[in-house]
Amino acid sequence: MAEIRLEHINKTYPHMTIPSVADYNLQIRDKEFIVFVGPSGSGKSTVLRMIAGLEEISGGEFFIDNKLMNDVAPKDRDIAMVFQNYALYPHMSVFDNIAFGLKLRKIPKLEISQRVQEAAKILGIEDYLDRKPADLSGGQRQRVAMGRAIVRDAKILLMDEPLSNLDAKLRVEIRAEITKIHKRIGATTIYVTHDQTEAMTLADRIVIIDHGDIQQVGTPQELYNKPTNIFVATFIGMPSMNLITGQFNQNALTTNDGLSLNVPLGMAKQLIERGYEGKSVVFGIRPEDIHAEQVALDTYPSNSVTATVTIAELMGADSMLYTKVGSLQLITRVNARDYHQPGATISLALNMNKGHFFDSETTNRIV
Ligand SMILES: Nc1ncnc2c1ncn2[C@@H]1O[C@H](COP(=O)(O)OP(=O)(O)OP(=O)(O)O)[C@@H](O)[C@H]1O
Repeated sequence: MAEIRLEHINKTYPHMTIPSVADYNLQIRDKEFIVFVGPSGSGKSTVLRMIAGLEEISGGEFFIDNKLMNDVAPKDRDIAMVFQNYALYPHMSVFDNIAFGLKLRKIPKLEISQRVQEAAKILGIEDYLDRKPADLSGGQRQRVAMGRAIVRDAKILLMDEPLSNLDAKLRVEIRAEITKIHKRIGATTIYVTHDQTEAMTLADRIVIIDHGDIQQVGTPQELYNKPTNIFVATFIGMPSMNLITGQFNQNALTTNDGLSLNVPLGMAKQLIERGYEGKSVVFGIRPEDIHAEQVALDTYPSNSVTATVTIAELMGADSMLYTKVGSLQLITRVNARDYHQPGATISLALNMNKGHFFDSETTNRIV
C-alpha cells in the first residue's frame, strides 16, 4: 500500500526568484500509474526528485500513507527510481547492477539471485546477466535500469523520461512492457515525460504541468475531451486543436474575417448564462471533428466553410490537411483515401457540438 499526498508543495532553487514548482496539491492512489507531462522546464523532474528525496522541499508537506516524509532520508522512503540516462555502473555486470541495491540491504545471496533472475525474466534480459552495460543496446540498458528498480520490490516507482534515449520503435515496445510490469508488480508509479503519446497510453491519470503549475489532473479521456484551459487543449492531441477567436453574438461566432459559425443551442445557452453575449471567445475544435469534402462550390451545409488546402501530409491510414480559410488556418484529419492535393478547394464541415469554448482572457474553459 502506498498512497502519496502532496500538499502545497513548492520549490524555489537557491538564488532563484521564481519557484520551479508552485503550490502543488495532488493525491495519488495506491497502485495508480500517474504521468506528469508538460513542456521542458515545467518542473516535472523537480517534483519527482523531491518525492525521491534527492531535492529538498522548500515548502508544503509530502505524505506516504499519511506519514509525513519531508525529512525522511531517501533510503528510508521505500522508493525506486529509473532515470533517463540509465545510471548503470559501467564496471559491473548486468547481474551486479540489478543486485546492487539488494546487496547494500544485506539480503541473503540466494534470495538476491532468485530476485535478480525473476526481474531479468520479466524484462527479457536473462541471457545478458554476465555482460557489462557497454556491451548492451540502449533498449537493453534501460531494461537493466528497470530491473534494478523493480527487484527492490519498492512500494513506489519513479521514472524520469526512461524512454527518451531510445528510438521510436523501441519506445513503443518498452512502453507496452512498462504497462505489463506495472500490472504485475503493482507499485504506485509516477512517470515523467514530455511525450503526450506516452502520457496518454500509460497513465491511469495524467498531471499536466506548465511553468511549475498543475494545469489539470484527469484520465487521458478527461483531458482530451474536457480540457480545462487552452494550454491543456493544445498540448494534448496531435495535431493540436484548432483555435478560432471570434465574437459571440446571437447564437453565432463571428471572426474578424467575417466568418460566421452557428453555435449549437445548448452551448449558446451556457455562453449567454455565463455572460459571454457580445464578448470575445476562443472556439477550439479537434482536427478529427472537421470533416473535409471536395464538393461543388455552390453547396455548403450550415457551418461549412470553403478552404484551400496548403499542405497535405500523408500519414498512412490518415492524412492531415492544413487548410486556409481567409487568414485562419484549420487542420483536419481525413481518410488517406480522400487525400487532397495542395491548392485544392474543399468544403470543411465543423462538428460544432464536439467543440470547446474558452475565455479569451483567462484562457479557461467555458463550455
Ligand atoms: N539545480 C537547479 N538550480 C536552479 N534551477 C533549477 C535547477 N534544476 C532545475 N532548475 C529549474 O527549474 C525549472 C524546472 O526544471 P525541471 O528539470 O524540473 O523541469 P522539467 O519539466 O523536468 O524539464 P525537462 O523536461 O527539460 O527535464 C527549470 O526552469 C529549471 O531551469
